[in-house]
Amino acid sequence: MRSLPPSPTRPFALFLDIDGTLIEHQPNPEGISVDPVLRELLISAGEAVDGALAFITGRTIAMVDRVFRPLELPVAGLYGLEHRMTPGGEIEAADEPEDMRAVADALEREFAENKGIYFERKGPVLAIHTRAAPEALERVKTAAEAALPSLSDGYRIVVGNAGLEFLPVNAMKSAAIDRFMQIEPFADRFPVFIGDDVSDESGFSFVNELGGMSIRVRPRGETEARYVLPDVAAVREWLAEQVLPERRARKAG
Ligand SMILES: O=P(O)(O)OC[C@H]1O[C@H](O[C@H]2O[C@H](CO)[C@@H](O)[C@H](O)[C@H]2O)[C@H](O)[C@@H](O)[C@@H]1O
Repeated sequence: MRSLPPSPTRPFALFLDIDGTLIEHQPNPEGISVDPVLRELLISAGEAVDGALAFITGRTIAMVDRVFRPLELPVAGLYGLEHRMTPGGEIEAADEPEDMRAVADALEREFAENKGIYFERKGPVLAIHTRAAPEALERVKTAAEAALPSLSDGYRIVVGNAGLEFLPVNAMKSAAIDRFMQIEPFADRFPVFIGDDVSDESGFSFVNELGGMSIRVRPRGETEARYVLPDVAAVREWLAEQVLPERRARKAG
């Protein structure tokens, strides 16, 4: 049994996954929204860690910006294939390669009759969501494995809690966190990474190697994370306790 995370005892850097961590899952990727409380909490968190806060997400940066508008925080999108290293800074984006486009087109055609299956085309990453059609996951997995050899070497399929993604080999949350840890204001801080899914596991291992704190939300099986939080509400509560002065004081007193 993993325990609830303690408070970091020295200046820390915050790396945050989005879906299932900061925002509850919705049947459709377009269905999420950010409430003012979360937006304010993120602003306070950024201030508390002197700007050392970044999203580490499977979403595109364009989508993250749409959802969190007007916030434009540092972010690694598409598991580190896209980056924005500074708030409001330039975005390094990634395009859809030709072979990925062909595979996505073919799979979309194959599953066109099942309206519960949602294709999210994100350039070099393809997500096929089955949250609204859980019975279809096995069939989608079989079709995805059959299509994999059509992609360039190094593509892999990562099966998550409610669907799967085709990911290039260099799409890894560990590498995305590493890139931030090379620069100010992240460098030399105690890294804290909170995530909820299989694709967050490389990030947990990396943060463990650095001696930091890895936290998995609602783990369903094995995890490298050293600590757990039960749900999104608990993540927000824990963050508030670390970054809002009045909450820290109340906890201490
Ligand atoms: O790394 P994350 O920030 O957690 O992003 C992972 C994926 O999140 C989104 O999909 C997930 O959330 C959707 C909305 O709740 C849900 O419908 C879907 O089933 C989940 O897999 C996003 O759409 C993906 O692009 C991200 O890769």
